[in-house]
Order: sequence, then C-alpha cells, then structure tokens
Amino acid sequence: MACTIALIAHDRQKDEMVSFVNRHLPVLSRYRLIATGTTGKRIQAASDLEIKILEPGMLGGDAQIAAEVVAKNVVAVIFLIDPLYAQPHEPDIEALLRVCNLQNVPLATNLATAEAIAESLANSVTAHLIFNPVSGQGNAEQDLNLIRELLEPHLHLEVHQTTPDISPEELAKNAIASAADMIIVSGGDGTVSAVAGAVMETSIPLGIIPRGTANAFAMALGITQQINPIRRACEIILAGKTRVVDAARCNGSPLILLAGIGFEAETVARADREAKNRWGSLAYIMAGWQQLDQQILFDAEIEIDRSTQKFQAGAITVANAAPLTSILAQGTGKVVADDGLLDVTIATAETKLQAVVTLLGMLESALIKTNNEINNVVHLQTKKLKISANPPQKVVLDGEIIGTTPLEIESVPQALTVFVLE
Ligand SMILES: O=C(CO)COP(=O)(O)O
Repeated sequence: MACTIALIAHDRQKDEMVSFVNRHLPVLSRYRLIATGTTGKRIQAASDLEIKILEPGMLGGDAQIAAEVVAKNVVAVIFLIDPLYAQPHEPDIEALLRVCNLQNVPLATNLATAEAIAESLANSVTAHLIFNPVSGQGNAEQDLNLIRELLEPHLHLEVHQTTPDISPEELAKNAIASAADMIIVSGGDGTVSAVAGAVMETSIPLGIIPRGTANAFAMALGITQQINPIRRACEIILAGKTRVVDAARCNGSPLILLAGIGFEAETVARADREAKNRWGSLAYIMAGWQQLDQQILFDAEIEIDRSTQKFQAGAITVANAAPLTSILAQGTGKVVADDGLLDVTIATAETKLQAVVTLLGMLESALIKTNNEINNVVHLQTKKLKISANPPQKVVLDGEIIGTTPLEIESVPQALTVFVLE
C-alpha cells in the first residue's frame, strides 16, 4: 500500500503542520494518512481528514513510522522538525530519517520542502487496485508482486485485497470516496463486474487486469492475450488510452457481460470451482456439452415497451458485451459494447419462422435479426426488457448464479471508461 503519507511535527511546529494540512486538504485526502500521537490529534481536531494516529513521538511513534517506511507503505514523510531543541527520543528520529534515505522516500523536514512535496503529489496519479486473490488458477502472490513491480514506478498504487468479508464492490466504493484518479480491478469476470458496478457513471477510468477463468469482458474489449496477460494489461493501463462502453443493470445488479437463463445458466451452475481449477475455461465448454441433451424447455414471456410475447425457449441470453467465443450471445455476429443496446438471443423450441412471427409484435421498439446458419435462434436488440419464465429458471449474471427469473434489464449507455489497447 505505497499510498500512505506520514505527518509528524515537533511541538513548536504543530501550528505550522495544521495550517499546511488545511492548505492541502484535496491532495492529502486522496492518501492514507498516518501521524505520531499528538500531531495526529491536532490535525484531527482541525480537519475532517481520516488519519491513523500512532504512539506519541516520545513513546515510539517515529519508530512506528520508520517501520511503515521499511515495509514500503509510505509515499512521503512530512516531518516538521524543531531545529532549536534537542529531543529525548533523538535516536528514533535519526532512525526514521535514515530509513527514508535508505528507501529513497521523499522526506520534508521543513515547510518549504513540504510544500514542494505537496505540489508534486498534486500532480501524481493515485490508483486503487482491487485484487481478488482467489481468482483463476495462477499464483496470486506472484501476480500481485508483478503488478506492483510494473505499476508502482509510474503511479501511487493503493492495493486492496478482497476477502470473504470485504466485497470488491465495497472496496471500489471506498476508492471512489477517496477520489482515486483511476481504479484497477484484478480478478475474474465476477470481480470485474462488481467493481464496474460501483464505478459505472462516475467517469473514473477503470483498468482491468484479467486473472480469472474466462476473462470474457477483457476478451470482448481486446485487452487480454494468452502470453503475459498481466504484463500486457499493465502496459495498456500505463499507456492511458481509454474507451467509453455501455453497462447495464439487471434486477438492480450491475451487468457488464451477459445475463443468461436456461442453457447458459445451467452450464455455469455445472462448472463448479473444482472443475474450473482443473480445466480452466474448458470447464464451461465441458459443462455445456453435458447440459445440451438435458436442457428442458420453459415457457418464456418477454416484455419490451409494454408489449408482451410468449413462446417456448431453451435458452435466452441478454448481452451488453460478449467475446466471440460466447456463442449463445452472438445471434448475428459481434455484440457491440458501445451501441447503447442489449443483444437478446433466444433459442426457441419452434421453428425460427414461427418465432420471428411471434416476436414481430416487438418490432416497433426492438430490432429483430436472424442468422441463417443457426436454426431456431432469434436475435433482437433493445434498450430494456423484462423476462419471466415458467417454471422459474436459474439466472446467471456475468458468470455468477444470482437467483431465478423474473428479470428486468436496462442498458446504461456510455457508463464505463475503460483502458483499452486502441
Ligand atoms: O516527537 C515527535 C516526533 O519526533 C512528534 O510526536 P507527537 O506528534 O506525538 O508530538
């Protein structure tokens, strides 16, 4: 977490420290702040800044800050020293100054240098990385070290790891609240979707470092590759080129890839964690083969613009973005991620002609397309729709089962700014 600033002032410099902090609130609020005991309390009383207060300097506070510097957590130390007074804990002060020099951490011991550091921090980029350590099949510790090695020389990186108790969405909301210049998510599609849900409509650019099983969103945007995917993703983020793409909401949850009921949902439900670990993305395909001859039909009802149509279906997918490999979403070819439309693909039980006739009533608000190569598959595009099924069907949303039908899905055009290759 090399995104911490340490604040320390000797007694006759404390007023100076308080007014320095108040002058630079917008910059300082973007960082995690730590301070020695009395300094921290003075700053807290004079501002709304969140600050971690350590022991008073005299009781080892400087030594605690030195330990954070050694742990590479600190991006700058502002230490307003009293040059006219000898402190009883001089050895601790010397140790702190020494480790800053050893670790090459910017260190201000007077106000003029503190101002120069504040100006430099105001011009630097703070990135919050939301990292899911249990995504995919790689070695999470090695992956995180590589990401830090690649990104930290260029931006102030604050790393937040997801745990069973702390969701990626919660971490993303905290990052937004601390005015992050960019948010980077590293994990599988579920983690990317949760973070994107918090980031959508904020205009904070989103970097994606895919480390999941399928990485479908990164694939759909062309920002992943087989060889060195982490290195490639970091290079794309550092290059700074962004693209604005759509997102969607499904029953109030974020949707960046697709919602599926019937075949797609049953397939995901079958590809359990053990299978995914063993087979990687093959797990989805294998589960699909098993599902194919067991798929039962259901009565579906689709509502678009208050017009409702009923038919028998085996699978329905509603895609915001989808890689070319996601066959069921690609009714007529490429799903376009920035057209403001959802791509709905319906595998019906009837002949395609009958299905098109059934759905013709929707033509006013939805565009119906068909692909001659695939029988019984109808494709349409719309901004929003409702789907219900009888019997109720499992629903998969961006790779995770979220419950059962009914569904209400709405496109949120131009909701996400994502770092991309071109
Ligand atoms: O003595 C200090 C640093 O050496 C400052 O400590 P306090 O912030 O607790 O006064």
